[in-house]
Amino acid sequence: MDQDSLKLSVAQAALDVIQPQLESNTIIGIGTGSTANMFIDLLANAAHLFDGAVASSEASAERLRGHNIPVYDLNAVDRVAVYVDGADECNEALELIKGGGAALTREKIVAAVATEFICIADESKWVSVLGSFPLPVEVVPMARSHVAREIVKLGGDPVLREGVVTDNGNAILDVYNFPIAQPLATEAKINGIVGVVCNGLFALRPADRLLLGTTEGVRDIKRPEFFLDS
Ligand SMILES: O=C(CO)[C@H](O)[C@H](O)COP(=O)(O)O
Repeated sequence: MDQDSLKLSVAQAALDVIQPQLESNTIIGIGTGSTANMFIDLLANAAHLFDGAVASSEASAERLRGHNIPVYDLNAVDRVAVYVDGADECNEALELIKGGGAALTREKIVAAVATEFICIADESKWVSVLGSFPLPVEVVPMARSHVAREIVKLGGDPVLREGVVTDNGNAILDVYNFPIAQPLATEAKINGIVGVVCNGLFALRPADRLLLGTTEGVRDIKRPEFFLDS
């Protein structure tokens, strides 16, 4: 099976998981990227079963509208039942690196609001230690040199993502050569640098459930803490 087939398999699995829970007032959070796009396209067939969506990027909002799925401003909704999004890397604690599509800040905001976060990814994203994928950091443009110097002090090699302006008008630094042994501490430390808007580590708010597409089928990996509490 090629990577796109694996992505499609997890997009379908996510729809299968959420469809029984959909009600006429349900708002779904929608991520960004090629896997999320496949989920959006499949979700279009179930559009009559829920109210609408909040999107983590202008690109996803446009795709949703293209399927006549209503897109709400996050400030206008009380509750996001579930957030479905891809990842650039995931580990067994369901901690993630995200932001390859430069949408990390809005992704993190929608994930924070959502009751449940379902991550959909193909097996190429599965790692034992996060950090082979360069960690995206969204920065206020005037602070990018300052933030880059501070990241060098932490041991990383930050590189400006040329030509990219986020939906929030900011720049992205991609941090190379930065294996992340302690995701929680690293996420907090980078957030503490003045000028950082957000970083692509999702450890403070990991996924609750990971649908991982493998050549043997879709693995359904649940974060025990979430499923014990709910
Ligand atoms: O974080 C993201 C965008 O900011 C995406 O979820 C991540 O880059 C994975 O993308 P894809 O599904 O295309 O592999």
